[in-house]
Amino acid sequence: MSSQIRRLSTVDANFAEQFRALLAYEEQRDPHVEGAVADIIHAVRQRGDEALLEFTEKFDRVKASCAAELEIGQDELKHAFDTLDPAQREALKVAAQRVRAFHEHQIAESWEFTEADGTRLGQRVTSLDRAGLYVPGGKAAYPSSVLMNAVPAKVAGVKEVIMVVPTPSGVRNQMVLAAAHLAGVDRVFTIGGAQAVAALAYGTQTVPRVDKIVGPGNAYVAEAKRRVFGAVGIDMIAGPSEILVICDGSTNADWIAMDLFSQAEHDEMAQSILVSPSKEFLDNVQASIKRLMDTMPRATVIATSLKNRGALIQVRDMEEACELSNQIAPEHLELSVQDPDAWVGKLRHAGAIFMGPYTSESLGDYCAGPNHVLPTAGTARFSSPLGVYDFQKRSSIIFASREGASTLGEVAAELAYGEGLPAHARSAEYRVGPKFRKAD
Ligand SMILES: NC(=O)c1ccc[n+]([C@@H]2O[C@H](COP(=O)([O-])OP(=O)(O)OC[C@H]3O[C@@H](n4cnc5c(N)ncnc54)[C@H](O)[C@@H]3O)[C@@H](O)[C@H]2O)c1
Ligand SMILES: N[C@H](CO)Cc1c[nH]c[nH+]1
Ligand SMILES: [Zn+2]
Repeated sequence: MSSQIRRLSTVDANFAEQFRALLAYEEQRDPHVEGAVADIIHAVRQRGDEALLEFTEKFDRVKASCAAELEIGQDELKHAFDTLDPAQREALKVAAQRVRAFHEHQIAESWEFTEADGTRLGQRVTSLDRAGLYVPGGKAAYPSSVLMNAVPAKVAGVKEVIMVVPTPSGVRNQMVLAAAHLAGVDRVFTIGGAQAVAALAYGTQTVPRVDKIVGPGNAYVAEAKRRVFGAVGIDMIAGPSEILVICDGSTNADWIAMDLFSQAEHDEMAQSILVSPSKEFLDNVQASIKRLMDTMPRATVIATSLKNRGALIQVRDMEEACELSNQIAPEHLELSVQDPDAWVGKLRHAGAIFMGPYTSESLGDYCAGPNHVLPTAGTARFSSPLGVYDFQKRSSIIFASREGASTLGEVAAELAYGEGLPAHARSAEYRVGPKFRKAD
């Protein structure tokens, strides 16, 4: 199997151009993907279940006579959990408990304060009524993504949690179903891709419309979420996985090669990049990649990902490594250096930062506690990990006392007349009144 991966150096004359090409996410905004997704969404919106059944047969090779057949009942979820291999069940329980404990720190509470005249201002936090969780399932099964999606939704107190997951050729992954039971998911549908996102966004005769769709997926899923945003909330664009490793050259080269493989094995579109000031270390990692590639069951996916989107980049120093990282804004950033605390302050954009040589990114994928649904494709510049806050929303609370209405009313009226909006002004003025001022 090929172990090709591009080598770049920031001292090369054409580095800026090569770096731009490396970060061009053309495939994710591929016009073919955009066109296909637009057609799928339109069809599901127009024809509901009928289109959903057609696409599920076409893309996942699952033939069902009605959409209700695509729902997995609570009994089947429980059975999957009860009969799961005990070691796997225990691992799921440990992961769920750690993810829950971490996310409980994120719960936002309502707050309020009172001004001197008795006016009260505040923010009321409420949870979503119904959330849609996308759990990917095309090229791999993701029980861990069930937990990462569902646990924060439950911690936030979402009333109804609807999960979708594709089951290629009708194969239902036992661990995925068991994780759904463990996390308390309310309903599960075996649908995926853009058709599942459209069904959740607009509702069909069988799939209920949700208020927000969260969760990761491939380029079709990411594009579909982007398109339905507005009709429904979305968390972020969490597309094909990415890892950026910054290494000072002191970590075992095999460890770093395997860290790069770990994200490359998700998808041919995944991106793995290593940045180091040490040429010798980059050479060693390249040799490890070559030696280890053929030991990997998913070598074909890894090799394609590394060849098309991977890179080993030599930088002048650690300062420059941090600058490049900020430009990349990676989903996962491994700071594999002896003193990560000395550098972390310089890193402004990353979905998650893994500190020091012992913290493999894969710990975060499964059980460290923080969420593994993270912004990709440079969107960590403005997006955050999936969290309880994605399932909560805020309403402002304003209570004007009689005196407060008088004081604020005068200010509001002045501004409203200035804007040429007299109804606003008079609505405020009605409540000011000289009567009130005289009385006081
Ligand atoms: N960013 C994150 O937080 C995160 C977390 C976990 C996984 N991931 C990523 O999620 C992705 C999972 O991808 P996957 O493919 O395994 O599962 P997926 O569920 O995202 O996609 C499978 C679906 O894609 C659709 N599809 C595939 N080919 C299509 C085509 N030609 N036309 C129309 N639709 C098509 C099908 O409907 C299929 O059901 C990977 O890229 C992985 O890296 C990201
Ligand atoms: N690395 C993925 C997020 O990009 C999450 C995951 C799940 N299972 C393994 N990995
Ligand atoms: Zn992963």
